[in-house]
Amino acid sequence: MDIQNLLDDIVGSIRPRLGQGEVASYIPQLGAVDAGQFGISVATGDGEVYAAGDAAVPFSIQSISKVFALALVLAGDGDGIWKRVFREPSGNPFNSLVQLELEDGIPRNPFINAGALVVTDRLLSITGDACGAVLNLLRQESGNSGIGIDAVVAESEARNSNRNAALAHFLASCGNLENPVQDVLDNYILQCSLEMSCTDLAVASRFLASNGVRVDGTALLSSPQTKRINAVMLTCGTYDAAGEFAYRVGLPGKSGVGGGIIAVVPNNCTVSVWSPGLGKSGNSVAGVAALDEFTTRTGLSIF
Ligand SMILES: NC(=O)CC[C@H](N)C(=O)O
Repeated sequence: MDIQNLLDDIVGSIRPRLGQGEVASYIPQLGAVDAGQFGISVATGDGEVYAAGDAAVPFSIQSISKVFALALVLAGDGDGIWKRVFREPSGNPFNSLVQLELEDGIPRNPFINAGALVVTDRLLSITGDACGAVLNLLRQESGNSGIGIDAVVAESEARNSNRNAALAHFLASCGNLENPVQDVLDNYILQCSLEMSCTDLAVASRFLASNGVRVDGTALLSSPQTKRINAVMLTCGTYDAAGEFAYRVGLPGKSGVGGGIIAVVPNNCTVSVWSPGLGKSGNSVAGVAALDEFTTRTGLSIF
């Protein structure tokens, strides 16, 4: 099947869904994004890139950054992080507080906010600049040195961070942070505020479809580590809708409240979609539908 024709087709068939769902509105900058936008990009392991719709428009990657932070922590010090974070689906919203207390300050997985705060804390200990490390990885892997932080989003996130601050303080009270709460929060907020396009994201994620091998041919992750990140993306990457995502798309995926999703076809390609309208679990409605159509029509799923 011709991938470019397929992506152009998906842009057409997804049109009636644009505007469905709710654009994230916990900060005004996300709430103001035009809900009628949709982009899709595919980056293959052998270096081809296909794009359609608004694939070149930069957007706030939000929780998609959690995948790259985890990759860097696994690359930096192996399996130690799993003593501090579980790897089970939470079945709860991404910013839930209740489970964390019931489970003594060990977050359910690295892709809900509590778990991501622990991962960012570890990355801060390893690198001294967690957000900078994520940014460097994204720039190097995408080849786009223009990727950066949306300062207005970051400032607004910081002013509306009471819930994440509560999670971080609770983690600290359980002895599950190594750095001061404010330093961890600052880095977490900055990594959520990174801005890039579908095409940049698909290309930057390619190591997840290439057994951990980076664009320069060196290994960021071993093949088993890459398998494990993809497995956790499948079971936890779309929060309390991970079962529905697996059912419809059949691929490891990670979403963000900016409306982006990355999905991985192991040993083949990455697919990145973006459309700002979110379903109730915080995943892009049109994005999930587009990935469903992509895997259903190509047969490119892990099942
Ligand atoms: N799911 C998300 O994308 C959440 C990211 C958001 N900045 C938060 O921390 O609440």
